[in-house]
Amino acid sequence: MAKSRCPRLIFIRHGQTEWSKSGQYTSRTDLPLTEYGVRQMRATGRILIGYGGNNLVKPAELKLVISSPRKRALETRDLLLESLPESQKMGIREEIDPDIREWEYGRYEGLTTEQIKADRKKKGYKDADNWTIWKCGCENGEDADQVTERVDRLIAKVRKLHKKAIDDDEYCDILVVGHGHILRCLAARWVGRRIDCNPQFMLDAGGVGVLSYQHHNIEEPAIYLTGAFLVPVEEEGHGL
Ligand SMILES: O=C(COP(=O)(O)O)[C@@H](O)[C@H](O)[C@H](O)[C@H](O)COP(=O)(O)O
Repeated sequence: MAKSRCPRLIFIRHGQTEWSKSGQYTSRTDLPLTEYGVRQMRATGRILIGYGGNNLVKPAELKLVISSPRKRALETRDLLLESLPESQKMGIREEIDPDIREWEYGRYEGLTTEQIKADRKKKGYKDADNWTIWKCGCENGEDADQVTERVDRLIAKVRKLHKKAIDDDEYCDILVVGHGHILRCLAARWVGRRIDCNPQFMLDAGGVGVLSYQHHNIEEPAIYLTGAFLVPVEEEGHGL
């Protein structure tokens, strides 16, 4: 029986930006967080990581933080870790990985879903009203296959670390800081779903999700329907 908790990938969409507020598609546009976004991620960090009974992640069990290269993601990463003392941060490796940058929106950068549909209608696309990024991709940007390729590469990297942790019975939480569409793709691919069928997930700016494995088995990836961390489970020794 394993002593350590099953390895987890905890993903976080960056905090609020002006365009996440207005619903404009933001990939390469390197926006900073809004003032609220800064407060939002600072507060999220304090709730998420620490040694309090209600913290989801214990600093000593957090081995790696992988971030998108965009400013809003890097700011989010720094705010999440800000309240930890240096001695606790030392054991946490940080990496920037372009594979978790946002879906390349091409011509649709800066537009809203409604504006994209209107643009396609004007250009005579028959499917204009039924456009979805999942099925149709973006003009001059990426499609589902291209995004699948890079998300799968990131998953393979994480699985390798998780497998070693399971084999050695060690803790291995990994934080991934990214964006609205790419993280929904990550969750879908984690459980082998196709992206072009629309993963039907929602993820607000500042939103958090957890991916892990059923039965402590690397061959059984699963999406964690988190909630129990609001009041820690009895096995963790924080009984009520
Ligand atoms: O740009 C997006 C995500 O990038 P980021 O803000 O860096 O996380 C998109 O997700 C937009 O926010 C988009 O407006 C949103 O997904 C609305 O899409 P939908 O509900 O499908 O119309």
